[in-house]
Amino acid sequence: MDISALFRASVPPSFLPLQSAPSSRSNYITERDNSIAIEGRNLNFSVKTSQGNLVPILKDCSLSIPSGQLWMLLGPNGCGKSTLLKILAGLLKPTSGTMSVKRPKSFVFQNPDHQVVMPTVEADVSFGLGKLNLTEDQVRHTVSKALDAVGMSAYMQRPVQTLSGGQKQRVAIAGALAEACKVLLLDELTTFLDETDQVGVVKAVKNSLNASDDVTALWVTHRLEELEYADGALYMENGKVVKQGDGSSMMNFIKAKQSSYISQINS
Ligand SMILES: Nc1ncnc2c1ncn2[C@@H]1O[C@H](COP(=O)(O)OP(=O)(O)OP(=O)(O)O)[C@@H](O)[C@H]1O
Repeated sequence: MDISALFRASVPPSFLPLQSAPSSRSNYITERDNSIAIEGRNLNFSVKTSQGNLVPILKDCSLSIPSGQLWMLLGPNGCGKSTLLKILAGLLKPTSGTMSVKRPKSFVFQNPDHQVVMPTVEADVSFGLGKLNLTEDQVRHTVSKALDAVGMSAYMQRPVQTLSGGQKQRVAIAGALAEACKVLLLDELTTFLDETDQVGVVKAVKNSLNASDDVTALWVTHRLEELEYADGALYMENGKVVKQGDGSSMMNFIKAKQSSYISQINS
């Protein structure tokens, strides 16, 4: 993992992943099928509590996401969405299972203040480009193209502390795009944002996928209305994906689940 990815993605201290090396059943396959950007099969993950007990979090979790699309990951609180995302990002190691995620991949956190780390927008977006031996002009061009993709090119010289939460999220996404990332893993980006910023960020992700070559995004969310922007969605329950499909069929599936839950508690 490169330094900028570490900056943008660190493992929360509450997690105590198993320290043992992945078992022989764990394989890390790269780009097996070019039309699939993210694939996981029978992923399992457990954590050790402070009392030393093993708690299974992911249980034979499988998923498959086509390249170049925006997919959403939904499910009730605590079903394992963030854990799955961190496993796909390589921040946590599955205890067993196989996975394949196109590279470079980038993880963007829900708290906008945790990922925009440099004093200005331009400096932040160019942060990860140092390793690429680009000329100043090439860096400026790459940064400007990435900011353009997220609708932030007018903010190039702005100090980051003057940006709204949604603008910071978009700068973080531009940083990932500037590094030519192929997979964006986005963890509840709209949680801390007001309604205008929420829509701005999801639209920016959608536009950036349209403007970029073959970038895929997986977006964890609780907001059903965001499904409108998705090419597809996954629904998790109790540590595994129980259904995946296109945005509108998944919207119907989740609404039906919610109605049946409401009928149950009212009966
Ligand atoms: N260190 C830990 N020890 C015990 N349980 C843990 C630990 N870390 C996470 N968990 C549990 O793992 C489960 C999945 O957590 P995760 O954050 O992946 O869920 P989530 O679907 O993203 O939840 P939310 O929608 O609330 O953000 C939760 O029940 C959580 O309490």
